Amino acid sequence: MGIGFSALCPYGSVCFLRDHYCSARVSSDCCKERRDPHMATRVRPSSKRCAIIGGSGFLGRHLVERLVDKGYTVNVFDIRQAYELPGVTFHQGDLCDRQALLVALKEVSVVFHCASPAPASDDRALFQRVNIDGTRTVIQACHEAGVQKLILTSSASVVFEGTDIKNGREDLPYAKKPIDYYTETKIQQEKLVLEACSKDKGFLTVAIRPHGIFGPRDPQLVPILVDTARRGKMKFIIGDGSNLVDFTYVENVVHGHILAAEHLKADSPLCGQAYHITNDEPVRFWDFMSQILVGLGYSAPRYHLPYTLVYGIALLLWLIAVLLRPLIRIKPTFTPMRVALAGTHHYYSCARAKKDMGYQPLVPLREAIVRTVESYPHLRKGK
Ligand SMILES: NC(=O)C1=CN([C@@H]2O[C@H](COP(=O)(O)OP(=O)(O)OC[C@H]3O[C@@H](n4cnc5c(N)ncnc54)[C@H](OP(=O)(O)O)[C@@H]3O)[C@@H](O)[C@H]2O)C=CC1
Ligand SMILES: CC(C)=CCC[C@@H](C)[C@H]1CC[C@H]2C3=C(CC[C@]12C)[C@@]1(C)CCC(=O)C[C@@H]1CC3
Repeated sequence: MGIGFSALCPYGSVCFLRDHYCSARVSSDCCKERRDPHMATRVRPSSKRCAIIGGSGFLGRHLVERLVDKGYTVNVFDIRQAYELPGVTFHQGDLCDRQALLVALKEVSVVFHCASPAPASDDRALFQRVNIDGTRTVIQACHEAGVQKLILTSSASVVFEGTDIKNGREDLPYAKKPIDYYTETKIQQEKLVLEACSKDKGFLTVAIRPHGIFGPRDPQLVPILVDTARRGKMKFIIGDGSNLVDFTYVENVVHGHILAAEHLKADSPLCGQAYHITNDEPVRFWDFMSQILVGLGYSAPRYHLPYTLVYGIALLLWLIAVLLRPLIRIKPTFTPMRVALAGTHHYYSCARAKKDMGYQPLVPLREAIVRTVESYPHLRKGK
């Protein structure tokens, strides 16, 4: 077996021959022979060398910061470099470029893949190229670089078709009619990663399915909400306002990813599986939106509109936008997808993550909302 290749330890842990370190039982015979006792104390174990693809993004950056705190050596691979952090090496490039990826994956044993084009984009070719073809390239580069674990950020929406999901488990079938093209490619991406899991090849994979990530520096949820409020369009509640949804604080999502990486072993149930990671506190969609709005000094929506009416109007506006596209580009606020997200139940059980990796959310929803509101002083009313 060559240098840089992993072997499965008979105790079920993964041995990293590259620097003679056993991630779990350092006393096992198989590891003892290969381990240099001096190196083990001086050199950071290879299981703590990771790369975050998409590490400049919202979730990716929070993940990077936590991994650095935990003593990991971190390489970031992203199409842009958004910040600098001591202990982090940045590699700028497109994940569809295998050669560029290989440089960032050198000597790395764990890869987190949390890059994607923004869901709001309507560029289908880009989703296909990055989320599907690019993920194939990521898997191939992991094989070539001798990476042992790949943790994908998928999405709970891979099972959502725009109708109610209550306490949905991971064994729900993938959506036959996903809510948008972004989600369609997230389904393909998740399948590719989970199918690539191979104990024989020493390449283990797992998918994390978060839902409604929010927190400091999120470029989507709070900014879209405030923008809608500032344009006077946040007066209405779609439906009776009782629909429950999961919103997940970014630090809890990060915690789920790291637990997954640390529990992913050849003899663990995580191999090739998907896991919901939520705050485990489903909340009324409109209560959550109202708490953020009121926290930032805006009024909460008050007037109710029937769900089917709003959905119908959104569908009509979307059709008009599609028909007019050759002449003019219109981006309606109320897309059918947004109306479905705002007007239906969609919350998920994270019992599987609790059982298999001991997951518990670290930050409760109330505290998460306070921290989030405080982190956007520039979006307060009047600023
Ligand atoms: N935010 C949410 O509520 C949820 C997110 N997810 C998933 O979590 C992951 C992270 O999401 P989030 O942090 O919100 O997204 P962000 O857009 O903030 O982060 C994604 C990062 O990936 C980069 N990127 C895009 N294309 C490429 C490429 N071809 N090569 C290298 N880097 C690229 C982006 O750069 P650039 O910005 O320049 O495009 C960005 O820095 C995604 O996979 C998303 O699907 C799942 C469920 C919910
Ligand atoms: C739970 C989940 C998957 C959240 C993802 C975030 C976004 C899809 C939401 C962030 C702000 C939301 C929002 C609306 C829809 C869903 C969001 C875009 C509305 C457009 C719904 C209709 C309205 O009345 C206005 C809302 C503004 C905020």
